[in-house]
Amino acid sequence: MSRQSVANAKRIVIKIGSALLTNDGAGLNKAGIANWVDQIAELKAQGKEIILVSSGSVAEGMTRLGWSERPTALHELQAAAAVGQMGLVQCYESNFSRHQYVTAQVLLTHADLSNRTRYLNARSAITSLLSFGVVPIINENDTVITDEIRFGDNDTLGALVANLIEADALIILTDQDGLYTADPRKDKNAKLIEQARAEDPDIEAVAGGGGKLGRGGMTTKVRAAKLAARSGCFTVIVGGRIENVITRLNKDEVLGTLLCSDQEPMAARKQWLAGHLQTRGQITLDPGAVRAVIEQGRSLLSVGVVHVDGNFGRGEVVACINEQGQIIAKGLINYNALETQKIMGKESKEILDILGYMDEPELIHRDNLVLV
Ligand SMILES: Nc1ncnc2c1ncn2[C@@H]1O[C@H](COP(=O)(O)OP(=O)(O)O)[C@@H](O)[C@H]1O
Ligand SMILES: N[C@@H](CCC(=O)OP(=O)(O)O)C(=O)O
Repeated sequence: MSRQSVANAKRIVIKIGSALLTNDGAGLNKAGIANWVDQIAELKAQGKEIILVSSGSVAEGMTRLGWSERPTALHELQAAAAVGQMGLVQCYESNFSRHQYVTAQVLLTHADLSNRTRYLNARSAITSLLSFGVVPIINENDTVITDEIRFGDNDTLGALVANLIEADALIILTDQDGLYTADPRKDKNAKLIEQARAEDPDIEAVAGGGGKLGRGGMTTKVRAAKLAARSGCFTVIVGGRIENVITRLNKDEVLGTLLCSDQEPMAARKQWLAGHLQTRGQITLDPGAVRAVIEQGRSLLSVGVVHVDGNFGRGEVVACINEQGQIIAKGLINYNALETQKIMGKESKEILDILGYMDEPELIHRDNLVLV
């Protein structure tokens, strides 16, 4: 198995955990943030797209509010997160502006990624930010969530963001140098695992829980690698305190633990789409559109649709059938049933005039289309 290459990765999600960000509980690790930002700026200068998933809001909020113990009551955690998020983004913003990079704050909840419409909205918002050269800084929207619906740890959030925008690599920076054969806090003989398959059940068995500041420990990091692999993204779990860790990884130096994904990016993503979704309606394609989708792997455009059935919303899954009634594909549609009816048979350039707005020129983007 060859080491998957950070040097070749174009779109990278970097997750920075609480254990690193909070100076062992004494406020934000501002020197650390400045240093990681300097390294990220080097990658940006090479044309890479970087998305940061950063923890630290609750810990920073606790410092700002003068609390020494992490609260357990939900409303106190929510308050701490709201206060601390300000400090967190301020710190990233001022550091990235030293390099003339603009940042954006993106707060996500579980519902944003499980509901198809919100999923597509989050996806287009984040990819637009990337196209403008902006660095999105993502955290869970702790202020509006309850225990039952939270990600809780940011490892899971990082992996779902990697799936969402089809990142090539997920780098998880933490307080240990990588995944060890046992928790190094408890076992001095633990050895660093350099490489494994993300799906390997043995690595889940060695991963333990987290320290007092972090949430999920290695358990959620290993699970995150498995989730990321669904869309063909590989993961590196690595020590954020290792000197120049990000730029060295970017030169493909062997650091931390690499958890490889076995699958081709698009194959994995389509597999995920195919496995997870139920159709909410169907659209009939003319023979030209059927050929474009099946033989040329193209996106589906409104001009090739002749009939619409069902009452689906934007971002829901529809079946694409040919004029003989056979299902040929399914995918996430960018317009709801009513809108699709209005724009079917029309060219993409007419969508704006017909609907008064245009979200995407494609009815179903080829990345969101699986052949059946
Ligand atoms: N097999 C393992 N290898 C390395 N660290 C482990 C392992 N099992 C458990 N851990 C613990 O996981 C912690 C990192 O997770 P966590 O505290 O959640 O950090 P973060 O805030 O960066 O997500 C380490 O400090 C370590 O004690
Ligand atoms: N959303 C929370 C982060 C949760 C958390 O600590 O996650 P992790 O860094 O994975 O241990 C915060 O900003 O405090």
